[in-house]
Amino acid sequence: MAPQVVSSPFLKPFFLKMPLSVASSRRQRRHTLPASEFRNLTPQDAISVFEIEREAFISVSGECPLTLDEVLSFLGQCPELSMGWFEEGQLVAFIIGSGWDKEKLKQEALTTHVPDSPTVHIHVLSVHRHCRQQGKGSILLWRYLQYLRCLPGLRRALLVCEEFLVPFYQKAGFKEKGPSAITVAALTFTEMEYQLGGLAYARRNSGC
Ligand SMILES: CC(=O)SCCNC(=O)CCNC(=O)[C@H](O)C(C)(C)COP(=O)(O)OP(=O)(O)OC[C@H]1O[C@@H](n2cnc3c(N)ncnc32)[C@H](O)[C@@H]1OP(=O)(O)O
Repeated sequence: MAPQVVSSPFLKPFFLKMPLSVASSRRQRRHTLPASEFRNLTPQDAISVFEIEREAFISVSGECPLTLDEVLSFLGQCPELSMGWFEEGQLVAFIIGSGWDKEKLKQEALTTHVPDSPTVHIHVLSVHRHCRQQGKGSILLWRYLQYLRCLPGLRRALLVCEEFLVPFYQKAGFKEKGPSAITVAALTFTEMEYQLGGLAYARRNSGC
């Protein structure tokens, strides 16, 4: 997959290419929503985000990574660190991140955005239940990490996940940093780190 050319600091919507035959028949229809679109989220997307998140987490662990108020807060403070995947205008998967300035994530990172920091804390990646196990989570994560490479000043991404998801993030290029200091109710987590690069010449040649 070729890296997507995006401009910083905000992500302009971009669309997946479709076969010409499909594209031309779609062009004839008026008022058609894009088949597939990736863009930064806004506070207006918070309800759709929270619906997916609630289904994904509450039924499984009883806890959501972010409350609706926290979703609204992060999408208000740092929309450029989020990404949504929309199909026909419907949100099917999303990532919400915020800035962090310490070596490891701490409990306060769950509710904090530190502006102009070199680290992105990925709070949550979630895929709509009807769309899981189709590669969407991996594709969105890959696009998000490529996009982060183009944002100036960012050096790495951190997240915490439960043990069973460590292989999923390792496949995406994350390295295990060990047990996290963060706990939520009885849940414990592993901290994962992804180096975004940072060499100026690499950025110049990456299509950013
Ligand atoms: C920082 C965080 O947000 S951690 C929490 C992550 N989010 C969630 O747990 C919410 C509910 N789950 C989801 O939204 C999705 O299942 C995600 C984000 C975990 C994965 O996205 P998907 O689109 O389903 O995954 P995708 O199809 O790209 O990749 C499949 C791989 O994911 C891994 N995977 C996905 N779900 C699970 C799971 N519940 N347990 C173990 N592995 C899993 C497997 O390695 C699988 O590989 P396989 O097909 O070889 O078995």
